[in-house]
Amino acid sequence: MATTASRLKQPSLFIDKNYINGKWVDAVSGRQFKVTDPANGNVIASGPESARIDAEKAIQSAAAALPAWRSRPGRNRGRILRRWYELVMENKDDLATLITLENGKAKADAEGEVLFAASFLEWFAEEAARIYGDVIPHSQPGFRVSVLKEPIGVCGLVTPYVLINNDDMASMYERFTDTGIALFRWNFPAAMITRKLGPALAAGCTVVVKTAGETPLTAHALMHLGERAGVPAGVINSVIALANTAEIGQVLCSSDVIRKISFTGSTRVGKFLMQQSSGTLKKLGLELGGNAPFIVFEDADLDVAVNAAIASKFKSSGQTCVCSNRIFIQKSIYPEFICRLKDAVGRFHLGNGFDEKTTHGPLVTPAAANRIAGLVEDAVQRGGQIAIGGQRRPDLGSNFFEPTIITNVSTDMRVVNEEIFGPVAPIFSFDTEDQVISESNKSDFGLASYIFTRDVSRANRVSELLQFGMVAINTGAVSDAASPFGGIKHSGMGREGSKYGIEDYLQTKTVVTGNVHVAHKASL
Ligand SMILES: O=CCCC(=O)O
Repeated sequence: MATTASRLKQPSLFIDKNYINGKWVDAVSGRQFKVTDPANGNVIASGPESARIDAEKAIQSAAAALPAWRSRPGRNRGRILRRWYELVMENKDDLATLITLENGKAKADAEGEVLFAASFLEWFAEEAARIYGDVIPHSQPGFRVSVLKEPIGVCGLVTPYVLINNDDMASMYERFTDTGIALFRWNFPAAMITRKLGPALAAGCTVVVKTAGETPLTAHALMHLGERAGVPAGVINSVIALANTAEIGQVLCSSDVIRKISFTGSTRVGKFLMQQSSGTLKKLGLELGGNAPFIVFEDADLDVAVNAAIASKFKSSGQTCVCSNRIFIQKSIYPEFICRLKDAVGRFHLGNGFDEKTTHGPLVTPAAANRIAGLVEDAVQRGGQIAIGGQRRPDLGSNFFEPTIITNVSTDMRVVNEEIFGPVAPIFSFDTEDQVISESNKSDFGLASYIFTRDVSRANRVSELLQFGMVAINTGAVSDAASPFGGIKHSGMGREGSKYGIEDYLQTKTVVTGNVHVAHKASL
């Protein structure tokens, strides 16, 4: 696809193949699928439609590369990750172009994602040399317990499947396999990859990546930069697929060679992968769906709260797992908050991500826009009032939906009970702290949550009572390379980023040594 490559300063970053044992290869079957631009449906590339045989080759390659990679000193692996970080920064414009092309988000947003993605390589470059074990006094004299931290082995990193929360909804998606895995375009084509690859490689693991078939170009450009940074052949392997995604997932989960699966996507698919992994008792890192409460108390700084609502609700047009899903405003400030939020949303510019004026791009597929329209219609039928937005924008393209605020919200609405994954803000009013905590916790999900107040005691109290893996106080940004990211309850297990992120790629070995020394002489 010359036209896509020609949009890049470094056309070699455009790659439409699998990456196995240091070589860019087609699927064994030679089959391909189309990659399209969500802003206009234009075909921008093709991708190899991989199958079991391709995944098996990738697993073998990762297994063969493991002994040499894990034996390198952490400092050596860290230097390669550091060089990779530098190359990502040097090529940030091309990477952002690829993100906007295949994901649709506004170019400025895509540039922000590249920096975010790079930050994980930088962070884990620094962590690689600091994988500490422990020495523990034994209960018996003359013995010693040493605790070694070792790489867990070959890991399967799976980043594509997004948001199917109930069976009825599944049929609304364009592609739905008979194994129950719905495929969807991925929302962070760069950052989801480095958030997993950074700690895996730092720990000494080798990997097979199954990236989103809808957004393979960014992932492969990143891997090409990794290759240039010195990542040896076989340490990273990537197989992509669209129709065969479920087959690849099944091969990875049932493989005895793969010892850990890290997956970011919907709760439904996460549970499914967990079942598939049970036969081989893999370690699992699951970053699943959310239903984030965003709570604004009457003593909050309203400017801070409104700006945070814009960031946390409408980032990537609402298509992130930490986007606020249920917005709770204390009664006395409700009208003022709605007025300010409406004013800010009214200034958004919806359009093609490459248009400089664009603040918000399309949704990932026409099916996603259909689904959002269905959620809004359901809310209106149940008494919700549209304060702004509420419509599809066919004049812009079939994937566009207006940023929307809904008031007069009730707990029976789909927007309240499902992860929205689109630019729709349902807003409740509440009376008391106890009431809002209880309402917020009425969800199976437990990923991100947000609180706005100037009262430090209240902030501490409420953050302890909220049943979520992450609580953001007076900010709409919960993600950072230094901060452990992950959920509780049906939002998953394990943490990414931070010192905890590398722990997920390590296993603990106990070494008990006898006859360490002759017992101390009393005279010493
Ligand atoms: O969509 C999942 C990740 C979102 C984020 O880290 O901000």
